[in-house]
Amino acid sequence: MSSNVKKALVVAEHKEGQITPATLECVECARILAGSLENVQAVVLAKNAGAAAAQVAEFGVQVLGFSGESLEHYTGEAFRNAVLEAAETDDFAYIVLPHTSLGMDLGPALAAKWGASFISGAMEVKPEENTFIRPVFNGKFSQEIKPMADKVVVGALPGSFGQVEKASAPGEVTLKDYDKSPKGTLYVGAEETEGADLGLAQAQVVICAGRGMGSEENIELVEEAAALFSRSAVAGSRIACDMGWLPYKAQIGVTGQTVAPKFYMGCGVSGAFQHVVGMSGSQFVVSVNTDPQAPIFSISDYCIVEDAMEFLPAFVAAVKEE
Ligand SMILES: Cc1cc2nc3c(=O)[nH]c(=O)nc-3n(C[C@H](O)[C@H](O)[C@H](O)COP(=O)(O)OP(=O)(O)OC[C@H]3O[C@@H](n4cnc5c(N)ncnc54)[C@H](O)[C@@H]3O)c2cc1C
Repeated sequence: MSSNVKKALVVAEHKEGQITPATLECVECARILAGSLENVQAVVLAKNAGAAAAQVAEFGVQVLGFSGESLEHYTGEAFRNAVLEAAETDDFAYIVLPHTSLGMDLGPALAAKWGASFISGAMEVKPEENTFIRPVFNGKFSQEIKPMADKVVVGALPGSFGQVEKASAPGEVTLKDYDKSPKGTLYVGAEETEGADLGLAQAQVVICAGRGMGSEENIELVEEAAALFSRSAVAGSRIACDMGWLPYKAQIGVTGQTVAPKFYMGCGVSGAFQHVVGMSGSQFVVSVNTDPQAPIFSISDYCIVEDAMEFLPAFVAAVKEE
C-alpha cells in the first residue's frame, strides 16, 4: 500500500438497532477522502455491537464493534474514549462522523484528544487539495477550509454525500468486549418528549411553520392547510419549536426529524441548511416567504413571495372550492 494513502475511520450511528442513513453517507464521505473503501473502516459502539456491525459491513467496509455496558447509551466521555481506542488500531488520518446531535457533541471532543482539526458540517471534501467545504450563514455562502493539523475529524452534513451502495461481499467484522467505564459521566436516563405522534415520517403532505408565522395563534392557519389533505402532518422549524408553537417532535432538520413527503410546504421558513437536510428528500416543495432572497427558494419548485398569513387562508379557501 502506498505511503500517501490516508485511511479513514467512520463512527457509525445507529438507532433502535438500525444503522442510520447518515452513517452510510459518512462511509461515502470516507471513501472519497481515503480514495477507496479498502482504506475505510467503521467502528460500532453498543451494548451488543454485533448486529449493527454486520449491517455496516454489508457496505463493504471492515468493521470493529465494541460491546459494553458503558456503550449502551451515548455519553460523550465513553464514546470518545472508545473511538480513540479504535483509532489506535491503524494509521488513520480521518475520523468521519455524522453532523447530527451525536457528531456535534462527539466531534470536537475527539479532535481535541486526537490532536486533529475538526471540520463540522462538511458538505463536500476535496482530499487532493486538502480542502473541506461547508455552508455558512444559513447556506447563503459556502466556506472552504484547509485544516492545519495532519489529522482531521470530519462532521459529514446529512444529505450532502449520498449513501454508499451495498457491496457484493461484506467487509470483515471484528467484535471486542469493551469493559471501560467513564469516570466523570453517569447516564441517568432519557425520556421521550410528550405529545402525540405526529406521523411525520409517514406523512405524504407536510406543512411546515417557521418563525415567519409570527405567533402561536397563527399555527392554526398551518393546521387548517394540513387538514385539507389525508396522510398530512404539521411540522416546524427549530425556531418554531423553540418558541413553543409546536412540540419538538414536529421539528424537521439535522437535530429533528427527516421527512420525504410527496408535498412539503414551508410557511415563513428561511431554509437554513440545518432545516433543509431534514426535508430535501421531499418530492415537491412549495415555499411561502416575504423575502424573495430566502435560501429556501433555491430548493423550491414553487416560490411564493407573500405574507403567509395572507396566503394560507386564500390557499385553504381555494383548495376547498376545488
Ligand atoms: C447546531 C444547530 C442545529 C440546528 N438544527 C436545526 C434543525 O434541526 N431544524 C431547523 O429547522 N433548524 C435548526 N437549526 C436552526 C437553523 O440554523 C435556523 O436558525 C432555523 O432553521 C431557522 O428557522 P426559521 O426558518 O423558522 O426562522 P428564520 O431563519 O428566522 O426565518 C424566518 C423566515 O420567515 C420569513 N418571513 C417573515 N415574515 C413572514 C411572513 N409574514 N410570511 C412569510 N414569510 C415570512 C422571513 O423572510 C424568513 O425567511 C439548528 C441550528 C444549529 C446551530
